[in-house]
Amino acid sequence: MAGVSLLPAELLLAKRVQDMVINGEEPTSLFMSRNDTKEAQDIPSHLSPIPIIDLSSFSSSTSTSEEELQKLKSALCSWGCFQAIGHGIPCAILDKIRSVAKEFFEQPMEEKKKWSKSANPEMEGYGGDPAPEQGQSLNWQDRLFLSVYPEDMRMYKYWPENPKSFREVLEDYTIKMKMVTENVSKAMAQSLQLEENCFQNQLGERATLSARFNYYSRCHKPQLVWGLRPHADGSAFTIILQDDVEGLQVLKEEQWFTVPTISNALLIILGDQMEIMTNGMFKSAVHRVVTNSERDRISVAVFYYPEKGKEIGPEEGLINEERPRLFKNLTDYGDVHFQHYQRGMRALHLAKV
Ligand SMILES: O=C(O)CCC(=O)C(=O)O
Ligand SMILES: [Fe+2]
Repeated sequence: MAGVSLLPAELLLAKRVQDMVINGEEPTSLFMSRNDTKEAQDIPSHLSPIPIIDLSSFSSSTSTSEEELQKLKSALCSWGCFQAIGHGIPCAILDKIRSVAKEFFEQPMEEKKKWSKSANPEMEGYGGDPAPEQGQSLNWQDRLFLSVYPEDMRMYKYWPENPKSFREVLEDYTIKMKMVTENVSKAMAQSLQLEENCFQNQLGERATLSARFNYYSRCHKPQLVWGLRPHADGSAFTIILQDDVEGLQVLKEEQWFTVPTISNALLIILGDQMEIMTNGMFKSAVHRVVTNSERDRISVAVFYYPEKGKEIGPEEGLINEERPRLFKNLTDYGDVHFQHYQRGMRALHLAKV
């Protein structure tokens, strides 16, 4: 946006959106970039046909029906996302992670600040998005970002000690998320008639998981302010747990579909690296979060990335005469993805041959 100047990073990091709301402050121009006039219409959640897929039908003990595999493939080719049910995670565990997230953000600022990220552009810890580049607006959001897997990559200095059960609950949730990444990666491979471990092999034994707890405070100017600006993730895929407040929207054929909140579902959303590995068969879904003036919203996003330094590229089985290779092999795509996100751009074109 022309004419918008940025505050120094320290000032931005010192000021949390949640505090602004509590103090009755209005969003400043730094937060305002939403302008829907030229844009496609939003589709409300009750009219959003985002596919719902029962992952229990892909468990290794039963033979998966062709129909289920087709349904998964079609969801990922056309939407780049689906709502996963039957994922094997007890509701109590989903409720626990939502509840420690809520308790964490509802604490006084002095407590939360103990876990603040130290310096821009450091990612881990409590704070806002790293200050974006000149001209990019800020998200109406606070977050807590933590590496959770492999275990030796955890930086416990950023893991809250309050609420008391936070660490234990996140450790349990990580184990469950690891299981979901394995099951989903296998099912995706099968749906494309590939060897079931192919994506996991590409991502490496030390493929990483990081958890981002997002807190979107209510906002008096929802028509002007993004909870999270439109973007595609740089991950292979991301697993999103929502609470009961809507806000997440997915782009398909120039329409923004609101993702329904289903209490026991996990939204699996593909990132650019899965589009690359499937040679463009599966789509990385562009998504955004809108704000509302009534209620605060919390989500927990777990990002599944390749191991640092591991080369990934299109599966050989998906390259042929009709579908020539669309993408190069590359390493650490997440870094270039992030630099582009900071400038309000996508990076996927850089991966094209
Ligand atoms: O809050 C959400 O539902 C989505 C979060 C998201 O897209 C992200 O953290 O990348
Ligand atoms: Fe995202």
